[in-house]
Amino acid sequence: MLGRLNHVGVATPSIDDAVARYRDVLGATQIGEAFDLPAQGVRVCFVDTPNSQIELLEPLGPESPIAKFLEKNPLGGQHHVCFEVPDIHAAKAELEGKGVRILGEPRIGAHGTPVIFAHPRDMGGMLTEFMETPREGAH
Ligand SMILES: CC[C@@H](C(=O)O)C(=O)SCCNC(=O)CCNC(=O)[C@H](O)C(C)(C)COP(=O)(O)OP(=O)(O)OC[C@H]1O[C@@H](n2cnc3c(N)ncnc32)[C@H](O)[C@@H]1OP(=O)(O)O
Ligand SMILES: [Co+2]
Repeated sequence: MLGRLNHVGVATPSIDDAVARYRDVLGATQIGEAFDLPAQGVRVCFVDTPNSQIELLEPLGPESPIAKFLEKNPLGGQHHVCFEVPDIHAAKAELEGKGVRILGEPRIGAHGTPVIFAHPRDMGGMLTEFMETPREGAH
């Protein structure tokens, strides 16, 4: 089931400040445009690294999962990891069959393919996202 690490989600109170840090401190050169994903309650910006991506996440409102995370971690920080899977429904069924709680139904994520989240309590304390691998040429 486990595919490549697609991204590490990083919560931040300010995408603008976080982008400046990745660009000016770490020398990132491949930084996408920030965009809103209201269905997930987040504003998103991807920073490319040589082998993966950092997904910067800012809350769109007080109901956002990122807002609650920032209440506990005001500076922000690592929020989740995301692994690719070939088939999201098969991955959900397999995980649930192994006793892992999946948070809701598959939803379209930032790469335009369906994503699910596994509860951190069932994943050794790490919120874990699974996304269906984008088809060749898409995103
Ligand atoms: C951009 C779109 C998409 C993509 O395509 O990539 C995204 O990545 S969207 C990212 C934001 N969306 C989500 O996180 C959706 C899934 N998250 C949730 O359903 C909830 O945030 C949560 C994980 C169930 C937590 O719910 P919450 O209401 O905040 O409950 P608690 O604060 O009570 O937490 C319960 C329990 O879980 C621990 N926790 C919470 N967040 C994390 C985290 N990011 N990493 C690790 N652990 C986390 C929290 O500490 C509690 O633990 P206990 O104290 O042991 O009960
Ligand atoms: Co993500």
